[in-house]
Amino acid sequence: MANARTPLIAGNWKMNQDHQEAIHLVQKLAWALKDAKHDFSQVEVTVLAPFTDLRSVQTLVDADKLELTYGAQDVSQHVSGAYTGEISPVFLSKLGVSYVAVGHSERRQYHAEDDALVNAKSKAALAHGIIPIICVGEPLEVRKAGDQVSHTLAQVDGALEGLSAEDAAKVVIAYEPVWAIGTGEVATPQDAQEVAGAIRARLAELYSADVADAVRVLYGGSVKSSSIAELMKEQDVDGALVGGASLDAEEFAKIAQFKAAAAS
Ligand SMILES: O=C[C@H](O)COP(=O)(O)O
Repeated sequence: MANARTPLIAGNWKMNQDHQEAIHLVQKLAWALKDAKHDFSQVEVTVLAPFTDLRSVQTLVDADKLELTYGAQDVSQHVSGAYTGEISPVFLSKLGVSYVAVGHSERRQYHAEDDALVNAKSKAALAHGIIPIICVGEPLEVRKAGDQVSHTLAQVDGALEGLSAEDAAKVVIAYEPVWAIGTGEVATPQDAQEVAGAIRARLAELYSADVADAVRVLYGGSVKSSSIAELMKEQDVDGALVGGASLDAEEFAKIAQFKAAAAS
C-alpha cells in the first residue's frame, strides 16, 4: 500500500453501551491496545459512541491521555434552534469529537435520510472542525442486479455536492454494502476493492488526483479480526467501520492490530 493515508479503524457502537458501560469499554480497549503496543501513528483508532456517552468518554480520554479518538453517530445539519431532539455540531465540537458518522444505512433506512440531508450534515460537521465519515453502499437487490458501483457513486456525488476541494480532502468515506451489515456475511476483499477503487476514481474526476489520494475509504460490514488483514491488502481500502465487533474490546483491538496479524 504505497500511499500516505493513515489507516483508520472506527468502531460504531450503534445504540449500545450506556455511559458507564462506555467508560469500561474504552478502558478495556485502551488496555488491550497498550498491551499490544499499538502505534497510533500507524493506525488510527476511533469509537463512535451514543451522544449520552460522549462527555464520559471525553473525560476518560483527557484524564488518561489516551491516543484513541472518539466521535458521534449522527449530527444535525442545523447549528441551533427549534429542532427538538437534534444535536448541534457545535455541541459535538465542544465535547472534542473528531468524527461523526453521516448517512449510515440505518439512518437512511429508519429515518429516511437522503443524499441531500447527508450532504447538509457533512457540511455542518466540516464547518465545525469535525470529520464526517460518510456512509454509502448498496442494498442486496442492487448488488444482485450488478449495479453496486453506480448506486454507490450516486450517493458519493450527492454527499459531496458543493463541497470545496479543501473540505472534500478531509472526509472519510465508508463503503458499507447493506447486505453485509450485521449479517456475518463480509464482502470479499475484491468486492470491497471494486467499489472503494471506483469511489477514489470518482473523487479524482470530481476534484483532483490529490484529493482522491488524501481521502480515506473504509470498508464496513461484518468485519472481524479474521477478515481485516485480507481487506487491508486492497490498495483502496484504508480501514474499517466496525459495528458488532467493536463492542468486544479485545476483538476490536485485534482488528486495529491488523498489521501484526498480517505479519505473523
Ligand atoms: O457501522 C458499522 C456497520 O454498520 C457494520 O456493522 P457490523 O460490523 O455489525 O456488520
